[in-house]
Amino acid sequence: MKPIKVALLGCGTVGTQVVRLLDEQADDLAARVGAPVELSGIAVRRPDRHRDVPKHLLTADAAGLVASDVDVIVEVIGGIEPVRTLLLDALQAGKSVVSANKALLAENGGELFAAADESGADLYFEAAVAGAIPLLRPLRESLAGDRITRVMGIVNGTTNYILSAMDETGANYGETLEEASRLGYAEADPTADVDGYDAASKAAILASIAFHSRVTAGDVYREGISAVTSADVTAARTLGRTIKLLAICERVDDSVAVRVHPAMIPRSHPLASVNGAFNAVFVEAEAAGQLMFYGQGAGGAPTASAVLGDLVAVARNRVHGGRGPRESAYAALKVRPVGEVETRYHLSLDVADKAGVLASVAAVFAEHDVSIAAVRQEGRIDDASLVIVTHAAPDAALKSTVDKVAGLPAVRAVVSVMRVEGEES
Ligand SMILES: NC(=O)C1=CN([C@@H]2O[C@H](COP(=O)(O)OP(=O)(O)OC[C@H]3O[C@@H](n4cnc5c(N)ncnc54)[C@H](O)[C@@H]3O)[C@@H](O)[C@H]2O)C=CC1
Ligand SMILES: N[C@@H](CC=O)C(=O)O
Ligand code: NA
Repeated sequence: MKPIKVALLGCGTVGTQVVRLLDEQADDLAARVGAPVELSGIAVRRPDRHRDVPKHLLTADAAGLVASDVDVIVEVIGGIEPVRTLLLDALQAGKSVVSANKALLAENGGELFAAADESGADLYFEAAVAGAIPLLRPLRESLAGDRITRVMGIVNGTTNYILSAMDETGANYGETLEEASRLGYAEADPTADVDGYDAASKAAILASIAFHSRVTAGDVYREGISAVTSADVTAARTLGRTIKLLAICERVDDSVAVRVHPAMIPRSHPLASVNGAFNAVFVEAEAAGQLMFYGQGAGGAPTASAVLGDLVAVARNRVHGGRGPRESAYAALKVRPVGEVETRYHLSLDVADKAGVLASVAAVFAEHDVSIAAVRQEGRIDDASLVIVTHAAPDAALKSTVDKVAGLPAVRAVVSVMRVEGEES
């Protein structure tokens, strides 16, 4: 049987594991595909620096490798250019593409799918969201007959690793980030992780697939974890909550709302026990009800598992005929600004311990039509702390409330402000 020839673009954390698995599982892969899967070349930036992969396969000429006699391109370089051009060229030439590149898919998914459509090639990217966890294929295929209403979860391993360490041991933010990079979880530029860009790209991909609409990274409201302080972690702990960076994609009437931000969730919530580089995603669909996907969201071998799964799928299609799913954006739902989305806030204030403070704070909430769900005041000798949790209200109203409360003469400091998720409003 004619082999399926594969070009690997990139050979870092994920790429080296792809090479290993292709070698170690060659016989099984051939049996599953129905033809041998042959690695034809590996494009890297500096071939002289890669000693652990077959030397004769290495090249610095990624464009030349893509243009050569290969059937499938596996891209694990990352970033937009030159990858966008390389993958467009490949797809236009009818070569199937497997990519782990969420930044590119979230930004340029539309044009990549269009190129794939024109030539009839496959475009698969399971590794781009939640690493090893089979999530995109269940959404694109298994749930294609249902109506998804919400997708919510932890989709960035690096920030979850940092937040878990802050919560468990009070670990230092910077050192924990370095450790996450050393373990191969973080992006080449880890600000993509800590500032929420990586999770926002993943949320855009999830929302696009779940709601059959085109959502790009720029459509996603984004806050990272760099502003999460140990005071926030302590405030959450005191209230029986923990802090997680959540990606939340919701269908609201005929629009979609997509946001990424840290949130306090109850310690009893299933997402609270998702620690380290693990990810977990809840999907709510009208007929299926609630589904939960859990597993390793980052790291070389787990990500390579998802890449190999896609490689087998596209290789099978080439051997036996058939095509993977195309882009499904027919619903074309509009993106709703975060200000109009209903959220809940937790607010912890340092206030002067004198009569009327609570009333003045409560008046600001009432003025913005934000109703208070719980309030706790703890007095000290000359000052007091006031903790407020709201009911659901438009995010813009909650933000304005916090701004105005912060300016009240009786409020000495806003110790912690954070959205609350995962409990009854
Ligand atoms: N590391 C992880 O846990 C996960 C990574 N991903 C994605 O997988 C992709 C790769 O990630 P890593 O392996 O962690 O990155 P990495 O930085 O370890 O490896 C990147 C590789 O690309 C090569 N490269 C860079 N520019 C190149 C160019 N112009 N031409 C040819 N080769 C070039 C480098 O030489 C290196 O071998 C990224 O899109 C990342 O977002 C997805 C899920 C998890
Ligand atoms: N940097 C990413 C890698 C996987 O997508 C993460 O930390 O989740
Ligand atoms: Na995945």
